[in-house]
Amino acid sequence: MEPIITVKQLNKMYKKRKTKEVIQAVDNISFTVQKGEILGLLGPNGAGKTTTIKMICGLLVPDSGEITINGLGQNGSRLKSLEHISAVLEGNRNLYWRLTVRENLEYFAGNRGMSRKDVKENVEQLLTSFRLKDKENELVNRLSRGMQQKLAIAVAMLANSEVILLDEPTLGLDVETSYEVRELLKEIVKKHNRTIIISSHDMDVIQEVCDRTIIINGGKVVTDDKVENLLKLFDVRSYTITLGALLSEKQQLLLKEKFPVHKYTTDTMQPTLNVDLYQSEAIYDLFRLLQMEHTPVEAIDRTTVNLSKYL
Ligand SMILES: Nc1ncnc2c1ncn2[C@@H]1O[C@H](COP(=O)(O)OP(=O)(O)OP(=O)(O)O)[C@@H](O)[C@H]1O
Repeated sequence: MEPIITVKQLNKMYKKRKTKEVIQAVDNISFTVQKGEILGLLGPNGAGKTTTIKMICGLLVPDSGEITINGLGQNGSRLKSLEHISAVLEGNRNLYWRLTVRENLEYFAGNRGMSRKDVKENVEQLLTSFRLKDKENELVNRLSRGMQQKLAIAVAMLANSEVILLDEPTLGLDVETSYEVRELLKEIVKKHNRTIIISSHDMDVIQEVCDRTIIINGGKVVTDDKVENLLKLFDVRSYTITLGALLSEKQQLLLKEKFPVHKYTTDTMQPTLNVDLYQSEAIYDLFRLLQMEHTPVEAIDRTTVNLSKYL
């Protein structure tokens, strides 16, 4: 199947005005996105995610490379290709701050040439599904950051574009609103057949919403794989075991030999052992080591998978 988005050998440099320092923000990046796919661009600050997104939606012109959307993009059809895209960029929420929530939705729906009836229907539906109904008459500049973000995504949905680009959709949101935005994104994915690219350094967004993730660092693609495969790859299990007795010399020596990444703490009320296991079966070796001297195990806690520590 033809991918809906093709990014080929994309490059972008910035030159700092004052110092004349040159930064290669995007360094020969290539990837494709299939129709209906939810792709995550994951990477630390300054990795090149925003620059990539801005080039895809036409806000920045690449130094070299090619972007095609639905086969459009070359031979002067770049402008036409942008009609297939809506973008919600960090810090630029594409909203009219002096209009209310409802007025913004009505304005953008009208702008899309919808009939009065369609505007009404679409706006009502978005107000409900984005849980903005009780804020419909509030001016945008009075809304919280989270509400503004939800409204910006709702406005992007109005355009009915096949491709939606979201730059850091949960950045700066509190835990609860971030969760709500993730749930909304999951709903959008389920209900509407859109192709979405999400840039984020929030692992929860990537794990919960995306099918596939490209990890970018220093402007280059580090990995490109299905989220489930990446999780398997990085699925280091980290256990904290509270012990009922001190470990013997022999046990400590064995620990060093068999579990190189561990921390044995004896200066607290109870000795604890923190171990990173690279294979799930290794937990049994650890238990054998403890049973060897009948060391009682008081509690075991497993830390959840966290990709971000590998970035
Ligand atoms: N307008 C600009 N002028 C100069 N350098 C820039 C400009 N915009 C971005 N950069 C630099 O380019 C690199 C990539 O930035 P970019 O914003 O694309 O990264 P990012 O992955 O989106 O990170 P963040 O999450 O911090 O926005 C960084 O080193 C950044 O400092």
